Amino acid sequence: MNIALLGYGRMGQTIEQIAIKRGHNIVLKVDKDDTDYDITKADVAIDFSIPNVAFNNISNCLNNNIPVISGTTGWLDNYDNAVALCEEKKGAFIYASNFSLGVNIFFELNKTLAKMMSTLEQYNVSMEEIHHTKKLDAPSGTAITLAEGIINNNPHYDGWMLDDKADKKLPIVAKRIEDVPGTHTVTYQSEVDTITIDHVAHNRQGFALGAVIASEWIVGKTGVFTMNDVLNIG
Ligand SMILES: NC(=O)C1=CN([C@@H]2O[C@H](COP(=O)(O)OP(=O)(O)OC[C@H]3O[C@@H](n4cnc5c(N)ncnc54)[C@H](O)[C@@H]3O)[C@@H](O)[C@H]2O)C=CC1
Ligand SMILES: O=C(O)C1=N[C@H](C(=O)O)C[C@H](O)C1
Repeated sequence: MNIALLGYGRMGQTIEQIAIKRGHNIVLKVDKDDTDYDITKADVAIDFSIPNVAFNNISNCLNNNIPVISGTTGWLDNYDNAVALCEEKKGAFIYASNFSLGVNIFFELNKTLAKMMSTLEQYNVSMEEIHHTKKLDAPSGTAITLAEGIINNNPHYDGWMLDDKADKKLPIVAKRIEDVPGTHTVTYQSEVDTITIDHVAHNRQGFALGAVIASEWIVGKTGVFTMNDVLNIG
């Protein structure tokens, strides 16, 4: 498969290594100063760039009929526009806040736990995410997906709040510590005990492998998909 990398930073470079190991060709590497490139030489594009350019990168792929995978976080104000464009162009598109197989299992575990805890009013839920100091957005996309998994399954919460507390809002604390690839912890606390579930990424290989698997899966398909479709879970 011929792959275009849109964003050649930490994730773009890790994806390149894994894609080559799986027998693919990287035919295009696009980074911040590359404006004039031909996306049509790729079978699929993988966008891991920065929040304010992701939608533009995705639109360019959809306008040229190239299936596109995006892992960039912090651009979701435009997610519905990407879906509409994909439908209009009969293209193929997947966004995931986290492509790692382990985190996608963790997302399902989080929803199941949220359902189980929803009748136990003595527990308060909170979340912590820890990432490296170069991260541009907070809270992380993964933390937002986890929060949505709780809010949609527990009527005591109707939203989330970063570094603050308010009635019915799930509090999220975002910490930035050098070199941490990504740690997410969900905590249920009562006066008598604490339940926690967490996911700790040891490096970026898991995110990259999931993105390559998603790009292998999407070629030849039409529609807007999620990692649950790719992994057949949920
Ligand atoms: N969904 C997932 O599984 C994961 C998502 N991420 C997200 O992916 C994004 C990238 O993460 P990293 O690679 O760690 O960041 P990074 O900062 O190392 O790489 C981003 C790259 O995008 C480049 N860029 C800037 N403007 C561009 C443009 N117009 N077109 C193409 N590239 C451009 C930057 O120069 C940089 O090299 C972030 O939003 C991060 O939150 C990161 C890891 C996993
Ligand atoms: O910026 C990162 O590094 C990561 N970003 C994603 C997020 O915002 O959830 C996924 C992963 O946690 C690493």
